[in-house]
Amino acid sequence: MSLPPDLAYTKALPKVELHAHLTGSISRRCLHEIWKQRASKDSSFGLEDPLTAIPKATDGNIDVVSFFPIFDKYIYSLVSDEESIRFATTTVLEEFREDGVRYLELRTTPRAVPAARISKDDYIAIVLKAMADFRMSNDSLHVKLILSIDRKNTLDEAFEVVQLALKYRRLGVVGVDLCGNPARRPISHLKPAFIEANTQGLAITLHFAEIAQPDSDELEELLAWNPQRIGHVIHVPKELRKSIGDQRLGLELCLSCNVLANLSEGGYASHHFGEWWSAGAPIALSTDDVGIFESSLSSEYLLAAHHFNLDRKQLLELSRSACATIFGDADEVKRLSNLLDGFCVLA
Ligand SMILES: CNc1ncnc2c1ncn2[C@@H]1O[C@H](COP(=O)(O)O)[C@@H](O)[C@H]1O
Repeated sequence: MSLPPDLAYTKALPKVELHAHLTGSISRRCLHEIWKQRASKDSSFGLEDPLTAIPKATDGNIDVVSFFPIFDKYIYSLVSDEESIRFATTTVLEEFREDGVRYLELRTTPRAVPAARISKDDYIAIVLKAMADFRMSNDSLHVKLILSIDRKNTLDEAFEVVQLALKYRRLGVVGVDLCGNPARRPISHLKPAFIEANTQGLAITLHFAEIAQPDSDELEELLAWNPQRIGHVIHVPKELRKSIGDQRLGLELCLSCNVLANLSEGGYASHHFGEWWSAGAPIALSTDDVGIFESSLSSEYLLAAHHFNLDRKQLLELSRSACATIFGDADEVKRLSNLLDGFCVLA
């Protein structure tokens, strides 16, 4: 019988992270570093220290209402010049690598910072340059980028995101995402942008059923946009669960985010991970916003092991299941499969 999984095991396990928002993945320590740098250079810099400004999720101080303003009212103001965007991106990549992530699809919403003369295009170029520089210095973590369309975007803004994704495809952009406050409805106006992304061969992932819906119209509409993966997948009526299972959609499931922000009910043991795992669905266990929820991917694997009785072999299978749903090419799948085979022999 194998030893029960521990953090040393889940950290060493080669892992794939497919649902991580760049700005939400910036650790408090990194944000504090940026704040110190900026305050030291500019005596009129008026932002509060992130260590006090950002509520701690582990203290039970974050819910779906208080969550989104953390970005709009604070982090976007702090990480708002080329140097801080580059430093934050590099630090996020280093932290995923240190946690044993071997393939990462990071996602971010193109964002202009007029005060720093940064356009949305410049922002994506800065992030991609940081990714390329990171890759030059270390090859153990491969990174791709997904561009997010926010539910609050107009159709023109959504098309701009798709155009940027196409422009930068050769530098590592693999798909588009729908994110943002799930209470913002309707989202039908964004459909043509996703149809265009689909037609142009970009992969699609959608935040799906994060909050309870009055009916299943929105969820049916989202499924008709032809996503390859869907994220969170919390409040899904029974009839749609069957269709999602039949289509073998990749499920990006986030334990700590859902539990700590009270998106799901009943704590870890009641999380819908258990149901989809038993059903044999392709799952990519993910962190969502590790900077806010402060649970690394290796901790999420350990939580899955504790609450759903998974042994070491099953955690390895869980990691394999995420590999099967990446937007990267067949070479990446092969590389990951070799890494997991090698780990299997060592473990
Ligand atoms: C509860 N989970 C979530 N649900 C929906 N959208 C989320 C999210 N977590 C993060 N974001 C989206 O990602 C942006 C921050 O990263 P980027 O600036 O794009 O890198 C947030 O503004 C929000 O729109």
